[in-house]
Amino acid sequence: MKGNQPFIRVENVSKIYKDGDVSNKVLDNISFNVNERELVAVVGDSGSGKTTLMNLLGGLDKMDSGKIIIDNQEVSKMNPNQRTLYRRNNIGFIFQDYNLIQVLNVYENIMLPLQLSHKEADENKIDYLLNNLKLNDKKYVLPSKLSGGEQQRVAIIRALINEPKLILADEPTGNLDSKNSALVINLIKVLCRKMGRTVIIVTHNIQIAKLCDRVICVKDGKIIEEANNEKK
Ligand SMILES: Nc1ncnc2c1ncn2[C@@H]1O[C@H](COP(=O)(O)OP(=O)(O)OP(=O)(O)O)[C@@H](O)[C@H]1O
Repeated sequence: MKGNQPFIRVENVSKIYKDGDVSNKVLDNISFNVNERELVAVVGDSGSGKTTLMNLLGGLDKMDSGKIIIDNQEVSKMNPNQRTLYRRNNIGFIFQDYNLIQVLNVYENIMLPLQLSHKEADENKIDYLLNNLKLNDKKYVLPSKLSGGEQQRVAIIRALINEPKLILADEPTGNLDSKNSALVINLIKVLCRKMGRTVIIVTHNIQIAKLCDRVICVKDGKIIEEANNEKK
């Protein structure tokens, strides 16, 4: 929390996709808050609007009405250039299909966010994270030579390296088996707790949702339920 303000405030947000005369209200007047350092799961059926919500939080897309305020910055007011800068400096993304650059090795992939924001690399920190995520012998290997679990662990380091305050993970375990899924989620959880990050994870997997502090359930573009899990 900043003073008594929640870290994220989503207020009456709506998003409509238009295709000719047909309009599809994908998010319908959604409101919720997230506190600093909270780990929140967003669950819901396919097509319920989860990715759309993540794209708005990450400044990848623009809403039709409502407000999103993150760490006292009103994302909903920003123009595309401001949103790009905001994204680079404040958000770490983790995607289902890892989104690693195939022609760059592990180290070069991890360096990308730092290069984009013109920051120096902390080699000790990179090695610490590679060791922690059991990737120390993969530092100069190309993504095509890594397993899915290893690629996702590289993507986690890439998301964290810039020290973003907010991590947005969209189905981060969608392509992994249950053993690797639990490993990846626990790593996100432990690292983010240690580094004091706020995390929002979209998942279909109820076991993963149970590992988070709170679950927000979306149906047909509305929040139908919010539940707190026991702190673990
Ligand atoms: N760029 C777009 N243009 C038009 N319609 C879109 C666009 N992106 C998403 N939609 C529609 O918005 C709705 C919500 O999509 P969204 O991807 O947010 O759902 P989701 O809950 O993340 O689904 P899933 O779990 O399958 O990934 C769907 O009906 C989808 O077809």
